[in-house]
Amino acid sequence: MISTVLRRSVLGASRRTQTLSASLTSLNAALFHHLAPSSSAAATVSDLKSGVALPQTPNPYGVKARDFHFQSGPSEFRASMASPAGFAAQDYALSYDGGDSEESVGSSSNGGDGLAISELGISPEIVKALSGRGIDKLFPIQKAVLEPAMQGRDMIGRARTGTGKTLAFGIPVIDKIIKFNAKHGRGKNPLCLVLAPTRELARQVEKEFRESAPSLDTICLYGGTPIGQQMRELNYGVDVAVGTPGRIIDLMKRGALNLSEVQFIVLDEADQMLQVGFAEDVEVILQKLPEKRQSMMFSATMPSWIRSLTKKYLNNPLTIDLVGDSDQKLADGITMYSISADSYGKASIIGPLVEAHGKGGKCIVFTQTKRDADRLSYGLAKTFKCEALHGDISQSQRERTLAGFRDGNFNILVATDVAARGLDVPNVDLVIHYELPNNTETFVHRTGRTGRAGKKGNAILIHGPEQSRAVKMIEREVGSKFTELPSIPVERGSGSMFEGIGGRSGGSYGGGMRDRSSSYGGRSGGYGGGGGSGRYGGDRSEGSGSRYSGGSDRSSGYGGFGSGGSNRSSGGYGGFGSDRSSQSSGRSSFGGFGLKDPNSSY
Ligand SMILES: Nc1ncnc2c1ncn2[C@@H]1O[C@H](COP(=O)(O)OP(=O)(O)OP(=O)(O)O)[C@@H](O)[C@H]1O
Repeated sequence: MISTVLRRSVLGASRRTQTLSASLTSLNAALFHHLAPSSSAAATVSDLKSGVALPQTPNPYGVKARDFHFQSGPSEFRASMASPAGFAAQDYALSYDGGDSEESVGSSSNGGDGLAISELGISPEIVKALSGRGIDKLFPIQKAVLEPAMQGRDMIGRARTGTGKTLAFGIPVIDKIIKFNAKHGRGKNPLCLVLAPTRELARQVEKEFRESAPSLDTICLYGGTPIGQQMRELNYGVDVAVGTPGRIIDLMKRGALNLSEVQFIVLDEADQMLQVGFAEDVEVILQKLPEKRQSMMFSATMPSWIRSLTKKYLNNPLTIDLVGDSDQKLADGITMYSISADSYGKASIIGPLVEAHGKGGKCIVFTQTKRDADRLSYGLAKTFKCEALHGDISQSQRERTLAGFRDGNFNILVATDVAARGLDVPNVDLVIHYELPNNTETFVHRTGRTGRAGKKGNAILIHGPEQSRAVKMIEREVGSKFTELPSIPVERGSGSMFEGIGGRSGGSYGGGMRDRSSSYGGRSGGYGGGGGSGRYGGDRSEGSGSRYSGGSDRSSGYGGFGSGGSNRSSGGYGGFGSDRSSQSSGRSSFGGFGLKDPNSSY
């Protein structure tokens, strides 16, 4: 066994040297040719930090696909320990000259047309799979990440919503794994681990990997589903594991998930990990990984936890920030509207807004609480095809709901912030913020469910008549202006589509839609659901820092996500996707701006 590994290592090392040279030549010729069309490919190659002039070769990837495993099976495992020489993360590694950690790639890289993926020298399998999905050119973040990722650099990436961050890390990782497997055979333990803060995001990332590299075995590990099946699948062997930290730790504890061969770790939406209470779990997992690995982290913000994580677990990371100091935080193509409505009337204006601005396409309405999501969707369902999505809905139903929304079986999704981050549903034309979100980050992520992959979209923010200061603050912080829509008259005292939905009487819009915190005053417990036990004001410096003042925030700066302490079971993030197996502390709480019911936020 040892001699096999050694033999493979020696052979692999010499073959790798040839392939490495050729691969880099091709990749960099393509990249540099694109970035600096006037310079010759030979000159650009010698510009590389390696200082090594590499020979020019046409597409070097005559990788033989016959060794790939299409069917999992224990008998075909590669040696259980990847030998040091067989390290996929290094297959392309130039001897980088050790640029300091301040090194960064900024928004200047964010221009121009995409690179043709077929010219990059990546595995034909990936080119074909992507092309089948209409993906033929790299988006800017993908272009910026590709070369350093191929070189094995650790990195921190940031780009606007819907701009293709998943494939930015996905393409280099799967390309390296395909080539590694071609040389070393298939293995049982995952070579790549991707951590995501919610189940839905984990599923989406796993799907993106699967669809981009059909020959790889991928698995999605998350709670709310039977663990036995995941254990069996792991036992067959996987190349890429994507999951939420809680379930991953659970599987590690049961001895079903072995991370000793992980060569690539990716933290997607890293800052949200902190917000949903995964900070400790993430660190536990990072500590279990082999030291020799490539780590990539994508994070919209850099709270101090992320900075310390970076210091502790990333090696000389390159920062690729395509947002930077740019004022404009939303993707191009998103038009923002605002509309004033009082708390009695706002439920009734959703229908007219959808009809006027939804273009008959898909629409997501974001509410702060699960209760509001239920009530609003119940009311809207009388007129529209509509469903709710939040953390109190069973995992299987959530999956059916999302699939139905994707497939167009219904076109209005009423969701809590669980759908705010990362979810990629094509052709969402309209996002409606049923009330002001907790902070600007959340506004940006919610809004970013539309206008994805270069498409156009509309976002409408419903605000109270007294919230104009908060609206201005959002404008300032996202760098775009709202166009104020004329208010839609709502007849008080008449019956409405929400009548009878809610438990509270009074108010012409059905009691249930009444919003006692009409000045977003953050009176917790307003909608029941176990409110009031959240941790208020904890560690506010960790949050996005943005909080809209004004209004009557009676909850004294409480953390919008603050379902801290021991009451997580009553709501908060607990339900949706945050299948934590252990309690964690140090969670961020956004200050601010009044959730009515902190324990119902997801
Ligand atoms: N190069 C490309 N060409 C065309 N479409 C692409 C390309 N890259 C990604 N996409 C598509 O763009 C959409 C958005 O990508 P993705 O979900 O990775 O964005 P994101 O930056 O992670 O967004 P968010 O910040 O909201 O999580 C997806 O549907 C994806 O398939």
